Amino acid sequence: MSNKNKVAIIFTGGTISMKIDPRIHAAIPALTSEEIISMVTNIENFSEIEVINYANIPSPHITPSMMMEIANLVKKTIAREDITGVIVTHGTDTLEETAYLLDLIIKTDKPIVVVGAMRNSSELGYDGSSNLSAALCTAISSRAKNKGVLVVMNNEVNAASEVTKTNTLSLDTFKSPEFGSLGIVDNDEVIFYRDMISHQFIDTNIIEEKVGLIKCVPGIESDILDFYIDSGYKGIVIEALGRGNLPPKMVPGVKRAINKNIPVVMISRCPTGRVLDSYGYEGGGKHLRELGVIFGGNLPGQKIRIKLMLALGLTNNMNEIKEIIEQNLFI
Ligand SMILES: NC(=O)C[C@H](N)C(=O)O
Repeated sequence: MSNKNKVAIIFTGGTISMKIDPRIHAAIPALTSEEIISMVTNIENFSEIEVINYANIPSPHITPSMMMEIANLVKKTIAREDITGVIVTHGTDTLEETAYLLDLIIKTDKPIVVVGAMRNSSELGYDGSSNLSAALCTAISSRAKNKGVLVVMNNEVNAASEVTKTNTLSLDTFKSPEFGSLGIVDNDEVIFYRDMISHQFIDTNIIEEKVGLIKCVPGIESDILDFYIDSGYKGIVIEALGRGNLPPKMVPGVKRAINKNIPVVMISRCPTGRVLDSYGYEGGGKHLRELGVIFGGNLPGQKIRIKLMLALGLTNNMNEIKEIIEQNLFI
């Protein structure tokens, strides 16, 4: 093989590695990495491939510390001189969390691409091979350099910091609802339509697993907050209402958490838009800001949770955590 590119593919599992088990009539991890690669026709004309088998598990089985192990593997591999880019295959259910974690803690100009599939290999129209081909075209492209971690599915290229899984079934489930995709893969070429203005780097390889997430609903009180506080959680994310407001009966729990040096980070349960201190009533954004609630911008709860877990891996100082979480959010 006389190819100047060498791409490492780190396999972790997910539907891209699954088949229907005839006994239970449901999809389970079954394909080897070699079987997956053999379905990508002409792959050898594009790049030399190095296979790294991390696991073959569904992504709901992936824990934050496993995400950190995957990040360490990517970091070590991408630093090698012979490697052009790294691809991580992953189940789509938690793909956005792993991709965002990689994006926050790995500093490199080389492409890192996370990819999965929505249809398993027993289904008509398995999308694993086309997604992996598009991921490969991205990983070897000089245009994909310095873009942070990218998620490539259904020929769309999205930034790990912006993308989220939006549909339980569609092949084009990965979307960046706030800003749209960065580009596309067309005829084996990556084309970017826009760039990112800023990219955040958190210099840690420690992740604090005990960070809770609460979705706000009318009538919710402080009991779930109390549970997290009493169970030794180190941080709490609240998916608040609208612009960033809470029912008043949550306020005592919020105060208790902050008094115990447990950071409370708020984002909105709305799919798009950032939170702000626009409302002055009890439990409104202004009141919460005065109590010390940290504002998490426009990220979905599951992603700001990753950022808070990493911030807590770095420091327990509330002001430093606030600075990390709110970096680039306010002018
Ligand atoms: N499409 C998928 O990969 C979904 C699967 N349940 C997983 O996340 O492992």
